[in-house]
Amino acid sequence: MAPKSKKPPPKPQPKATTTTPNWPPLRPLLPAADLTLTPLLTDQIYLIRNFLPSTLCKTYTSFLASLPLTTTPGAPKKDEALRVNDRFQIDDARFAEMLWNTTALKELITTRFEEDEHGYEQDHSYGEDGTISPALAERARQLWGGDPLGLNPNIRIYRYSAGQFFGQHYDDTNNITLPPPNSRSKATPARTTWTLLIYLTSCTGGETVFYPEPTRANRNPEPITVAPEAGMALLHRHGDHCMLHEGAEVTSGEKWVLRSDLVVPR
Ligand SMILES: O=C(O)CCC(=O)C(=O)O
Ligand SMILES: [Fe+2]
Repeated sequence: MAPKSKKPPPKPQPKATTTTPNWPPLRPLLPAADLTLTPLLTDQIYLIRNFLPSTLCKTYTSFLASLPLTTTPGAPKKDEALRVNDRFQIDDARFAEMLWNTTALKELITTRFEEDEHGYEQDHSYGEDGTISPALAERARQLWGGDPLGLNPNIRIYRYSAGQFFGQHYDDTNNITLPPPNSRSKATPARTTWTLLIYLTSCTGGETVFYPEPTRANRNPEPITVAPEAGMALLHRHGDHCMLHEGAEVTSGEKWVLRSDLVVPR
């Protein structure tokens, strides 16, 4: 019998050494009081218009264009959506923290998620001291899949030029570990429950399109289409209850997106 050929030992892989970007400050911003988290489809898709003002979006896109973006290969791995865009990915817990705390996101998600466009909350009341009522806290847990802790440090930047797109897919929940905020605290086991997309430009085409499941009552539901708008944030539920969605082909201009996820305790 021929001797088994011995595989050479694996070569040590060089460690990825992408340095964290020197993100421009998140200024100017609109105060949370001027913004609303608006349901597009209750329990599934929410929008925050003017989440980042257009001046800040311009600062960001010119900064992001200086990062080493790589074009994703056209041939996806098994179970992966066909996507063609230029991307940059970095684990940056400090930036994720900054996006959560210095913008209106934390306040909108934790206390102002059931307001209508006039700022009136719908069913629940706040406690007398301004804290949220137990009913509202319970509704928040139900909606977000737990008590929101912050954003996924896994920050992804996408640039789609004309002809580029992200094919139909579902987004998965991921188990992550949030690093300790200081040397005296511990890391927190967490999981992602909602996708956060922040559009930094408007463009032609490039809509994020959601496909509702057909039901007996409606066998052919209309897709829900979101046209990118500079500075608008979109949140959609992911994991087991994720809707099938895609990033449609950009036909002119450039679509820039910053992606992270909402994170809850695991
Ligand atoms: O770019 C888009 O509109 C969609 C992006 C997306 O689906 C994703 O990041 O998972
Ligand atoms: Fe997605």
